[in-house]
Amino acid sequence: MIRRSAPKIVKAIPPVSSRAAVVDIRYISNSRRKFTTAESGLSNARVGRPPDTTSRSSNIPTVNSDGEKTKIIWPDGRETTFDNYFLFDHCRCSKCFHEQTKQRLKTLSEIPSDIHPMSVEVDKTGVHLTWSTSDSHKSTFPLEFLRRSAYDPPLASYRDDKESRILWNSTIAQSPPNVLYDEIMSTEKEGSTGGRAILKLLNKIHDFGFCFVENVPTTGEKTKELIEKVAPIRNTHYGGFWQFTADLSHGDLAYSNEGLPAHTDTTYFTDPAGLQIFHLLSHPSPPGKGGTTLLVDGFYTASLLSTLYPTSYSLLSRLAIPAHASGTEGTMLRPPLSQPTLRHDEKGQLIQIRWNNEDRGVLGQGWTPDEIKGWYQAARRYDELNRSEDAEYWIQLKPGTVLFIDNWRVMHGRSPFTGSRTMCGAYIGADDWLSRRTALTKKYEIRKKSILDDNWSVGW
Ligand SMILES: C[N+](C)(C)CCCC[C@H](N)C(=O)O
Ligand SMILES: O=C(O)CCC(=O)C(=O)O
Repeated sequence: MIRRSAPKIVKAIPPVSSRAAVVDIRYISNSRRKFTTAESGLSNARVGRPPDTTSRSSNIPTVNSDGEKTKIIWPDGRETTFDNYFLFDHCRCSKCFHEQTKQRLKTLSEIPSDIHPMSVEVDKTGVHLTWSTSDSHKSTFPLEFLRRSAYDPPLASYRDDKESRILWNSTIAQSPPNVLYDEIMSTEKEGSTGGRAILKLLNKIHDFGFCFVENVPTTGEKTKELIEKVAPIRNTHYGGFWQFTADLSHGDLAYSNEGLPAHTDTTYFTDPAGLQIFHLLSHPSPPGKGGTTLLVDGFYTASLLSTLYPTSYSLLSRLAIPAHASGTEGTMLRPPLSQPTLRHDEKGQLIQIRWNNEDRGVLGQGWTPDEIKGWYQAARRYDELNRSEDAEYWIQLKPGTVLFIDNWRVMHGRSPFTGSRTMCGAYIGADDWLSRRTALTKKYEIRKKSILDDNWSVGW
């Protein structure tokens, strides 16, 4: 059943842990200020420009180093401190960092435990340190790197475009994200924008959690070609590119004509598939009926859960759920480490949901009786939100429209069906599509001019 209501896209929610705004440091002076530590080196020598009002207006920070730490006093008055060991370990000079492979060349054992700067210079290009090593090793750290990597305290949550998502509910039906097949398949050599179109697709998938590709030739071969243009197909026990129908050729309900509630796939993998791609090749109806596709934005419903039932949100974020795939001869998938339904990154931002009731294993190993009760209450609440008219987006797929889904965020399902129905598609690994998106962004669209050059923009 397709439901329509007034167009309303829920605004992106800020990350769970919102942090200070980015420090905006403008440079007006070309002078390089030279500071030296006291001769003794290890004394608590204070190094740096004496604090004065004129220096503040120069927009170049003051730097003080001692035997263990280097403190930066930013023009806006905020202070961040780095362990000298951290700075030396992150040197990106040609002796410490391979220019082409972007890999670290120095081992930890090669860093003296009492490493500290013998002299410090600061200018608009960064902080220049001469170290206490026998070869007076020199390092330069762009100010942007120091602002972004600051940890004591952190200066900014680099919430750039890639972290702002657009949460949606059933009203997305009014304007679902889509791109055109021909745009994507046009090749670079014709000077066309194939790469840009792939980036547009990946940006839409990132922002919305799914995207349609329209006007795709209705064959498995052309569908596979499209998918491989975007990123490598991930091989699993279902194969690489798959075509399936209700023949139970695999011991899974997807290979039946049963309805499937909103779920994410491969929760039984340590690393669940990143993208799931579907292309309905055929389902003659009449006589066939049903087989309508359901999409639910799991991040949207998680944001509702967090607001309405914070205790339930934290239980689903903490209690690990076993999952398994045991229905096919010779396949007994059960990851060694179970994971919770809601997973967050180091900044506390929700980055993955794992929600699959059919594949859920035996709960409670190591849980308390209260946690068992609490988890069921939390799961029922989340389930209710996912099954709400507000959250469910039903769409009748048709041959020619390919659906790309971020399987770490958006759940999919289907209504039961009759008749002969053939669906094809594939999985793409999470790291693979995110890498592709980052590389294409770098190539086509520095979303905001960063002063970090190649060596400093990798490894975050
Ligand atoms: C997509 N394809 C039909 C190949 C497999 C479907 C697997 C469904 C499984 N219950 C899961 O959630 O991973
Ligand atoms: O057949 C469909 O429309 C979806 C099947 C499904 O949910 C899956 O393959 O995970």
